[in-house]
Amino acid sequence: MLKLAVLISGGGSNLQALLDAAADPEFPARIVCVGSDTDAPGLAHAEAAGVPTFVVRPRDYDDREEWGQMLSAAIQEHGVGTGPEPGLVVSAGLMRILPAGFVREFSPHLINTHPALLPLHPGAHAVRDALAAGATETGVTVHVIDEGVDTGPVLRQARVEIRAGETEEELHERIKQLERPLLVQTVRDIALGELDLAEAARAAP
Ligand SMILES: Nc1nc2c(c(=O)[nH]1)N[C@@H](CN(C=O)c1ccc(C(=O)N[C@@H](CCC(=O)O)C(=O)O)cc1)CN2
Ligand SMILES: NCC(=O)N[C@@H]1O[C@H](COP(=O)([O-])[O-])[C@@H](O)[C@H]1O
Repeated sequence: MLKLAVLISGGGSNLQALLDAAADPEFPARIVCVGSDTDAPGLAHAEAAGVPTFVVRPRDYDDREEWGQMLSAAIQEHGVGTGPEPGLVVSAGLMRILPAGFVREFSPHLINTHPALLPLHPGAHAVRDALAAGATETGVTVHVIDEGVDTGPVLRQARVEIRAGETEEELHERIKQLERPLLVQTVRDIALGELDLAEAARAAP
């Protein structure tokens, strides 16, 4: 059974999709903790499911590396990143760049979901950027996190057309309709060994 630590910063609809999937005893992964860099509304989803939560605020630390060390400690307290089985850290709406020390500690057992077709539109405002670029399609990417920002090996992608005149919020919700099942399927594939993260990392250019 793959142990998951899920990291969020917002509403947590992707987290809820993982919680719903993990409620099925046949699902090959279980969420052992949910963490955030802020008092994210999505933490309520974990609390409702009886999953332990924690908040590690960047402003409480001198720099990003120290924040990352504390975030790592909180995750390892729940058995992810320790022992013979590394588990998996899933960034599902974490809106904070993880420092190099954290990435070295967990990657490639550290993935992120991003609302664009990377390498297009990296960063914190992908949906807005795709609209501003006049793109006719966009989508979602699940990738391994590396020390760059949205530069890690791509694991899965799904595409969605952009409709004329739609708002950022409308488009983002349509992206999420693809993103939630894609993330669940990707975690399932990793848990079942059908997707090898170490191999994906080795194959990266
Ligand atoms: N080392 C990495 N950390 C993270 C990655 C990554 O690819 N490498 N992905 C992010 C998630 N993300 C895009 O998918 C992302 C989130 C946030 C930012 C960003 O610029 N954050 C700023 C703060 C922005 C704000 O407060 O509005 C920051 O951290 O200074 C870029 C990309 C998860 N972590
Ligand atoms: N660059 C990072 C980024 O934009 N991540 C995005 O935040 C959203 C969180 O939604 P949720 O809180 O409803 O799961 C998701 O769409 C995720 O791809």
